[in-house]
Amino acid sequence: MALLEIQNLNITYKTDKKEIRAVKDFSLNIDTKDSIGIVGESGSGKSTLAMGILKLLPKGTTKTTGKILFDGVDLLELTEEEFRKLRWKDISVVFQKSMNSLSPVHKIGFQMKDIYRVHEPDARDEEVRKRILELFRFVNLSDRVYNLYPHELSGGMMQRVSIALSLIYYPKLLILDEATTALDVVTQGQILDEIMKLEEALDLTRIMITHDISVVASSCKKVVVMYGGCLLESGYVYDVLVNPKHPYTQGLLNSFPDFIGEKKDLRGIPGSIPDLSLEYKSCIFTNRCKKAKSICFEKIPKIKTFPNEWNVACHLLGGFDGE
Ligand SMILES: Nc1ncnc2c1ncn2[C@@H]1O[C@H](COP(=O)(O)OP(=O)(O)OP(=O)(O)O)[C@@H](O)[C@H]1O
Ligand code: NI
Repeated sequence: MALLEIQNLNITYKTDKKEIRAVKDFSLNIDTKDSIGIVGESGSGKSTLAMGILKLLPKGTTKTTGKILFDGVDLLELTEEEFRKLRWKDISVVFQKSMNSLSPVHKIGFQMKDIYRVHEPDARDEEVRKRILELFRFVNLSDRVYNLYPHELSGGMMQRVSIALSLIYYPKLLILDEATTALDVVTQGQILDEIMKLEEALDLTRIMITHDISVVASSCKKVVVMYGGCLLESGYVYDVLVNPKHPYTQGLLNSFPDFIGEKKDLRGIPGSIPDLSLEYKSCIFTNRCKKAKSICFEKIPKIKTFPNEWNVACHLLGGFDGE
């Protein structure tokens, strides 16, 4: 059984004037120990998807339909109270600015102990300290950090603390939303290596949201390409990023000059992402797709599955997509 099964997920933001369909009919299975990179341009719905899984979307102004099964339990059916038992313990998250939620006036170790006691109120001081120092070692932080204040840390150290904190209960699923984006390339590379080692040690499953395809290529097993709230292509990194089938993935890879090695068009894909307040009855990528045919303007493509768990939503692949 998959650890996480997302089925026909739709997430809509309701604003005064319009409805923004940020995630559309999104389905994905994630197995235990998978590491999945979710890529796509800004505004493609990556963070909304993550917030949906974490039940962190504003209740009154969003509408979510579909299923998000975690270990077989539909997260969308859980009450706040029930979900709180899973958050941190089973599912945790690191954002780009996770450290901002720490208090500036308390030392790191003190705050981490407090957080640990939310779910483990009876844990002994020495035991908690031991756990925190073990986590520091995992993310390559020295014991000294325990007694530092947040403002005494560099950006890389802060993100390491955030990651250590997210792992404090050894969760099953870790979601990183642009968690290493703001770091320099060397620090980012080190942290990615540390995360990959941790996955081996702790049997972690990871969802990694990023703009940067090279991050996915170097640290993930699988990749999901999102565009305008839709999944356009997913599969193993060595398939999708080497021989992309979807014209959008092809365009996205072409805008990363270093990725495949050849000299590439640096301009990316002409045009801009779709207006998500409109309802689309066509392929969401049609107006930017160089290969679009008339069928692409007329129908939403179904996901076609190719060998090796390779999914692509494109009318032009695998023959006519008729019913
Ligand atoms: N609170 C909100 N209210 C209304 N619309 C929102 C809200 N948050 C996000 N959106 C819209 O939902 C769409 C998807 O945004 P989202 O942040 O999920 O994309 P993203 O892929 O994470 O982008 P980025 O790479 O810039 O982080 C965008 O059109 C965005 O403007
Ligand atoms: Ni985002």
